[in-house]
Amino acid sequence: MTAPTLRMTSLVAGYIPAHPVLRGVDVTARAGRITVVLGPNGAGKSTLLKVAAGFLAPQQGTVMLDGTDIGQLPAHRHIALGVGLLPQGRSTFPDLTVYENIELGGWSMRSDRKRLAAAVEAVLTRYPHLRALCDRPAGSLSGGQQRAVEIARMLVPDPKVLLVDEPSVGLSPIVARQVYQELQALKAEGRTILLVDQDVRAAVAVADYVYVLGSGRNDIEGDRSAFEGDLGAMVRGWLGV
Ligand SMILES: Nc1ncnc2c1ncn2[C@@H]1O[C@H](COP(=O)(O)OP(=O)(O)OP(=O)(O)O)[C@@H](O)[C@H]1O
Repeated sequence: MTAPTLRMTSLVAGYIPAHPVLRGVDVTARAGRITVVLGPNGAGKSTLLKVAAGFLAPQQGTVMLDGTDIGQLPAHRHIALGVGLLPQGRSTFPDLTVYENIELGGWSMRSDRKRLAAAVEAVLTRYPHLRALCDRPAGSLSGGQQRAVEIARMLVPDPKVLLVDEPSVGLSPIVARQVYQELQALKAEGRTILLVDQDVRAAVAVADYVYVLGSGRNDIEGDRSAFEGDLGAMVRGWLGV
């Protein structure tokens, strides 16, 4: 798999034009690597992912997927170009079955039922434990199982760039570890991963490169080794974790 590099440059973005949340942020998620963005609550991490996913257009700056600026394209075009989002918090539809929830990940293929069924089948082959749960309402599953459904749903269009927002919140330590192992497996397939996290320790452990945002601006950055030593202790202290 040849995954692209996602390069966001001089990003200004937010919800109220006069008060942008991101005020000139530069973040690059290199092809086939796990790039982690840390920062305190409200620093703008989720906003950054919303821009990368096409849910929020930047006021200024560029979002380059290799040589193409996707910054002003809507979310469905980002999906078509191979960018997938695992949003923060629970995002399954509790009354729909597990199968129906996973199928929603292939919304863009809905006019081609055969292709959609094959894409869902490929994901169920990857996660055989979900096959046995296919007819269950998603709301009846454990938190960890629902997270697996959300990951499966994201993978239906086979995205090459994964945007992952605080994937372990609310999960037990064992399930959280499985989620980070899965991110490493997805990286081993050559996918580009941009991970936003509050769990500094777990995120740094899987990171190739780490950015820290502080109130809408770049603060410090470096490769994982820089964050495993004293710098890591400093960031953890700063974040209060
Ligand atoms: N939909 C929205 N409308 C208006 N303001 C918003 C919206 N979403 C987020 N904000 C504001 O934007 C700022 C940055 O939020 P964001 O969610 O990007 O931060 P974060 O770093 O991801 O923090 P957290 O870890 O708490 O999710 C916050 O002040 C937040 O209140």
